[in-house]
Amino acid sequence: MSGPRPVVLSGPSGAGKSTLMKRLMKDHEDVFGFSVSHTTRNPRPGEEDGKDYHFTTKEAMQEGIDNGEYIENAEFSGNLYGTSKAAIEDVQAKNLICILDVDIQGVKRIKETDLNPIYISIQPPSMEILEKRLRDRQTETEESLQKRLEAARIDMELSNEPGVFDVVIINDDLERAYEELKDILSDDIQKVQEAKS
Ligand SMILES: Nc1ncnc2c1ncn2[C@@H]1O[C@H](COP(=O)(O)OP(=O)(O)OP(=O)(O)O)[C@@H](O)[C@H]1O
Ligand SMILES: Nc1nc2c(ncn2[C@@H]2O[C@H](COP(=O)(O)O)[C@@H](O)[C@H]2O)c(=O)[nH]1
Repeated sequence: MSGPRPVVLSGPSGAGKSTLMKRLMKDHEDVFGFSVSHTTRNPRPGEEDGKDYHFTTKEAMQEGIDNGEYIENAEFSGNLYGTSKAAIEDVQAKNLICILDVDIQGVKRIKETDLNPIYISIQPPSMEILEKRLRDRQTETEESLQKRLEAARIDMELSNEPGVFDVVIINDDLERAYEELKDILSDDIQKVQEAKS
């Protein structure tokens, strides 16, 4: 795969990946492109098909997986999620830094490919704060919330293993976490901006 080095953002559901990523993309127009994943979960209010996700069915997604259309896929909280090869190629064709938002299973699978991204884990300051953020977001049923908290416990353990992530950012204060993320990517951002000027 070619173009600027991709960025994988991972970490528990509710840790703040989308919040940080959306801000990064808004502040750096024409630098980043989001790898739009496929999922079988239902859209949340405000989510757009083709922009936030490609919302699909289990059957259609399984067919794509069987046909080798995905670089990785995983089951998370009872739904399928996956990164298609096309999603990454779309971004790389524009010479943008491709950002992938995937769970820890996705991280492990991407490590088996030749994508060679920077791996960044976004972690919450504590389980209690994570639970509060997820509850306040009002996107989950009690059942899906509990599944996400269980997955979060596993994620928080695995992300501390040496060598899994290049950087772990604790998203306590949003401003500080955002500055840290920007700093980590500043050389890559500059390279893309220079190539475009
Ligand atoms: N530093 C922070 N302080 C307080 N609230 C935050 C902070 N960062 C994010 N939030 C809030 O926490 C909630 C979860 O954030 P977000 O949706 O970005 O998480 P996520 O990691 O992308 O979750 P998912 O993996 O489920 O998509 C949102 O309501 C967001 O506004
Ligand atoms: N392995 C993959 N994980 C993905 C992908 N797209 C998103 N995700 C992860 O799923 C959970 C839940 O997301 P949500 O939007 O339902 O809250 C979260 O951890 C994401 O990082 C993917 O393509 N592959």
